[in-house]
Amino acid sequence: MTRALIFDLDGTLVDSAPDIHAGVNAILAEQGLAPLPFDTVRGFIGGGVPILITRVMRALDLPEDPARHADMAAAFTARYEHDPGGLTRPYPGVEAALDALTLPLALCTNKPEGPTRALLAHLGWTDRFAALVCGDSLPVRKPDPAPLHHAIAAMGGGPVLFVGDSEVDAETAARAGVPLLLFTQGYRKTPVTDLPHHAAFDHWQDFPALVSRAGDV
Ligand SMILES: O=C(O)COP(=O)(O)O
Ligand SMILES: [Mg+2]
Repeated sequence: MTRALIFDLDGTLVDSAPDIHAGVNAILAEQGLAPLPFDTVRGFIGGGVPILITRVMRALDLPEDPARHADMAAAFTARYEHDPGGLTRPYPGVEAALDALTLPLALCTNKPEGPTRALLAHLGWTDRFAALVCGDSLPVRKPDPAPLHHAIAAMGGGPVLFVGDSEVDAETAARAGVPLLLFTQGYRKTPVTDLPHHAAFDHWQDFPALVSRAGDV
């Protein structure tokens, strides 16, 4: 029987792209650079801040400069931690679904720990999760399976179900050998049928029943 549920955060539990977009454009403005469109930045989410900043720099044709990359990543993370949730909303039905679950819950996100904790506090969600594994908790991030393995260990061991929205989450789950429940309304770019997953769902109101059905895998 399933012993815990482990959740991705961005694009799965919350639509955080508006705040990430605002944060990216704020640091670009500080450097006198042009803003990027919302859909462009939304498409850059999923691999964590270092990959986000690499994609932003490439989109602006900035030269590859590790020191500038590090500065922009640090500036973005600090700004995001300071202002984590003004534009961020849980997806419809998330809070009712989490309230209905009786299994212990954990987070495995590529968002750094500072902004993650700030966003959880903003949402009043700090006590919902028994363990957090964030993008800077380990030397590697998803899709390396280590963060998911780490979250499973923090919950006292499996079996668990992992809930995510993206290509990164599907690869993480496959490499970790953990069943994925795929939320289809997040930041995925690949068709659902092309991503390995155990089950997919479009609406959070369907999630508790899906967990009950998937609970015996
Ligand atoms: O911050 C990101 O790029 C992605 O975060 P997530 O792992 O919660 O989707
Ligand atoms: Mg995600």
